[in-house]
Amino acid sequence: MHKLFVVMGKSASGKDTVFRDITQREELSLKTIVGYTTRPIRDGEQDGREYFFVSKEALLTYQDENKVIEHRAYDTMHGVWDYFTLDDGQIDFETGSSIMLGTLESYGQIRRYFGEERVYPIYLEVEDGLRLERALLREKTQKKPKYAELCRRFLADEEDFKEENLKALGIIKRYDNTDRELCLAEILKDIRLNMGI
Ligand SMILES: Nc1ncnc2c1ncn2[C@@H]1O[C@H](COP(=O)(O)OP(=O)(O)OP(=O)(O)O)[C@@H](O)[C@H]1O
Repeated sequence: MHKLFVVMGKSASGKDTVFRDITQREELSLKTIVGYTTRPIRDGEQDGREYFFVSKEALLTYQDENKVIEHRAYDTMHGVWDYFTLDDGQIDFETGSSIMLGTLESYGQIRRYFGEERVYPIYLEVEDGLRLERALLREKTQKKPKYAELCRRFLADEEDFKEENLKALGIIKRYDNTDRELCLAEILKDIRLNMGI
């Protein structure tokens, strides 16, 4: 059965890293669903790879056209940043399985939209201290590090990912991303199981 895999986790839990590792496995033939955002592009990112970076005006047009599957808006230190998934033909269960990055909120909306039997959550976890270290190291490599935003996100994650929220969405399995290789092996095993391959 064709599925949609959604990679989730708190900030700096390794979503982008794990996502890249999974999608490099060509034998899985997973189609990569790229989300949309109005936040500014970060150093090292590429339009259409991590996200499609679009204007607020573009989002409003898509909303008028009823093309937005799920949408989240975050009030950051740098203004409102929108993240959304567009019904632009990328997700097609007839032609194959796909994978995307998500949040708990987007996962909930997407699960409701497509049905829970079609959507499989890949929820990453890293011990808080290690995760904060990784977040700080990553931020230091940016031309203009945004440390206050880093702290805001770290604290916001506490609320967003609380146990009752995970439970409400049926997320039981956690993928521990302390060790990249072990984590990836566990995820690949479950993806294959889900796809029946
Ligand atoms: N298993 C791992 N071991 C060591 N470092 C890791 C591991 N996974 C990710 N990292 C590093 O941790 C940092 C955060 O990872 P990544 O950017 O993939 O997280 P993210 O969940 O996508 O973050 P955000 O949601 O904040 O954008 C990166 O610098 C990445 O290289």
